[in-house]
Amino acid sequence: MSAPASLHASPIFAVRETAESGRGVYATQYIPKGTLLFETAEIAASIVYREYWKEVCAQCFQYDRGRNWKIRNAKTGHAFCSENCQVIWQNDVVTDEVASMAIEGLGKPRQSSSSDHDHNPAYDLPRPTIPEIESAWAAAEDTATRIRTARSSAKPSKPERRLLTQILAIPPTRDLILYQLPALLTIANSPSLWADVLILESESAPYTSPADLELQITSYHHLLACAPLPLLGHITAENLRTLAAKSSHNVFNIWSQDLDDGGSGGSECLGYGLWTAASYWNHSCGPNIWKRREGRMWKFWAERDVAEGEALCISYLGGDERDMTRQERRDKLKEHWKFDCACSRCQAEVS
Ligand SMILES: C[S@@+](CC[C@H](N)C(=O)[O-])C[C@H]1O[C@@H](n2cnc3c(N)ncnc32)[C@H](O)[C@@H]1O
Repeated sequence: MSAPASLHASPIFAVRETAESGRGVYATQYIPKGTLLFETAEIAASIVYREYWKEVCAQCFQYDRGRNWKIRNAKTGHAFCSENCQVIWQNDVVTDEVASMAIEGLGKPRQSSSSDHDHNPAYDLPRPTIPEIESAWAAAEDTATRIRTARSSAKPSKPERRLLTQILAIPPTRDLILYQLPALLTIANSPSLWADVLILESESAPYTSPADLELQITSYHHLLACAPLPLLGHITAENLRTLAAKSSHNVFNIWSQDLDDGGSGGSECLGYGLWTAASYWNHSCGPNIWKRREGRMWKFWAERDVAEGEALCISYLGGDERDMTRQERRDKLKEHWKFDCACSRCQAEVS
């Protein structure tokens, strides 16, 4: 059964198919409370929201109560908490070069605009259906083909240059593009990590509103128009749609204080990331696994003694499940993750 190799390697748990929750993680032996079960730092794509770049280390995501980090990458503007983090980040020269080129292509942030992820009334409309999604992406392909032709020609014609100018004049959603860019680099440079993305659970209708779908298509055209040429072949509707479908239920938010760690009050969401091997823990309203992010690393511990054969589950509600009624928990899980919770606590409470 498919799951990343690092998960299959564990002697104390195994990933198995469940009756009601897709794949899940199960204890293959008794696990004492406090055992560190798993850790992973492998990220297929991540974004620190642009507004936090000065305050969040681009490498380890460290955040110090809003203080600006002094060490900067002159080309991209990313900030680092230490020279060591800067060196690790910049060692991947391709990433550095490509990121700076694409960021230059994106232009300066719009001064007047609020954050890309601020509330926008257009986002309150109903989620696009699968036929609407198919037809929007099919309609986007004609423009995409024309952009590809313009980018590939050694001497673009006047209409081709005009097309590129028009596309780049549409304000892009910088945070979305800056999430898609590392995913494209994963596709280009780490095929095995992208293979792990492909086996994650998918959401067939991942766009939260018609405006969200439109922004994804704008980003597709924008990336085609400004990304470095070696990446062009990877910028396909299929890859961007896969990224959206896989990210929908699998990303972890990057909080200023980790919620499982008692920091729920006043914690800010600084961005999010797709840690592929961390995406196999199902939710339980009575979790037995406790998680915390340490830098780029997600770590998972046993919160109590666990018997052999028990399902190993985290809480998607970040500790809030303790104060919520069964109905409140189920409503929140349905609203945010679109599933009917099948956990043992919900089943026990109904009976
Ligand atoms: C991060 S994935 C967890 C791994 C997933 N089960 C798989 O097969 O890849 C989250 C998804 O797992 C399923 N899931 C997790 N916890 C669940 C639960 N308590 N009840 C029902 N489905 C659950 C939902 O479909 C949810 O969108």
